[in-house]
Amino acid sequence: MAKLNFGGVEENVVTREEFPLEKAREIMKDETIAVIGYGVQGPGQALNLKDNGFNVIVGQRQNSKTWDKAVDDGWEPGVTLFPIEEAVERGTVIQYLLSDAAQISVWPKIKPLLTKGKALYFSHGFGITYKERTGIIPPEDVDVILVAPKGSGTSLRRLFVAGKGLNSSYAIFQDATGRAKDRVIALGIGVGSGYLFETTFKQEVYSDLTGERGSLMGAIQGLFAAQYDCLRRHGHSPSEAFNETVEELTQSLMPLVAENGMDWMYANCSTTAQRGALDWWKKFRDAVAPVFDELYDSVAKGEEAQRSIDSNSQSDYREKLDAELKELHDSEMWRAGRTVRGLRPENQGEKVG
Ligand SMILES: NC(=O)c1ccc[n+]([C@@H]2O[C@H](COP(=O)([O-])OP(=O)(O)OC[C@H]3O[C@@H](n4cnc5c(N)ncnc54)[C@H](O)[C@@H]3O)[C@@H](O)[C@H]2O)c1
Ligand SMILES: CC(C)(O)[C@@H](O)C(=O)O
Ligand SMILES: [Mg+2]
Ligand SMILES: [Mg+2]
Repeated sequence: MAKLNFGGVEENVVTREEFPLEKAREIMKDETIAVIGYGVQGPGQALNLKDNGFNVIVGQRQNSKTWDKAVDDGWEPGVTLFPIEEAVERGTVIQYLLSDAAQISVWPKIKPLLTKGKALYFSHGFGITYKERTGIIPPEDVDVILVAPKGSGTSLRRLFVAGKGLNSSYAIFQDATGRAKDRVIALGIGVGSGYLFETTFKQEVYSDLTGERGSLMGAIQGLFAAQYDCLRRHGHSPSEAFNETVEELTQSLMPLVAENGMDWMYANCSTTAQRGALDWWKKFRDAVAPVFDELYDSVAKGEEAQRSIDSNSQSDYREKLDAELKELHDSEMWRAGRTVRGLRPENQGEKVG
């Protein structure tokens, strides 16, 4: 465990140099890792673990699209791919990667199969933190651990294949065997994390729910929509509005921020842009700060979790979700975006519109 200084605050982190893959494999050599669920995180984690030399099986509902996807990815029915309960019985580590709502409904079938000494692994603090709402209360004689990749399962796999890594947080809720720490770090390295930082189940779910509703997804779409609409109301063309709102950000400026930070990006734009951005960023911060407080409060009270549980348990959940996603898909901004993306030199010749 290394102590690193993050902007003046010391934190514990685990790096690959300090905890190499060989050590992780040695710790897990007698374990069978059962990855339950093959949606978005399931494939990323299962394939990375397998390619890293761990003993992995997949548990998935039969007669489902994702069972077929698992077969297409090389998991063999009866050998490395099983119905959920059979995989839980066979596994010594149970990576519970069903959707958060499905984790609740399937839990009564899983719990009796979690025999002494097994490890129950989550990639989200949701089920445990909101246990009064989810009913997920693990037996006392199993380890309960978390590795939460900070990004999509799709990126986890893509970065792994490209020889890179996605950062993950890790936490221990229950150490029944005395091996929880070794297990969680070995698994965190095994799923392809770039480095691991320490958290708790509660801090993970509070920050994750805030982040995805906030600057990662909800707030950024709100910000894009507000600026795009403002430019359009003032007579700017869709291509001008889209380029000035989204395309320049994702193609030009954010890669610079990713490499060197916002400070460096600011320092490398025109003095005119610097003056304006320095004048305006605090106004935007102050305008949205109350919304973030409202959001965090809603997360902390469990209201966001309850809303997710309630909406996911409706029988027409999928149709309603698809309709809301379609509204985004059909909006002028994202239709304009499809044309703009199609015009990127590397995409020329592909169907656009
Ligand atoms: N999606 C991500 O990239 C991401 C990132 C970090 C953490 N997480 C966390 O990882 C976990 C898995 O998320 P996900 O997005 O991969 O899940 P998902 O929504 O893709 O669903 C995963 C699986 O659940 C199965 N499933 C759904 N309903 C079921 C039911 N009633 N019975 C049995 N199986 C059912 C589906 O077949 C699918 O294989 C969650 O805790 C999530 O918060 C996800
Ligand atoms: C990929 C995200 C947004 O980070 C994850 O938290 C999720 O819930 O899908
Ligand atoms: Mg999330
Ligand atoms: Mg997240």
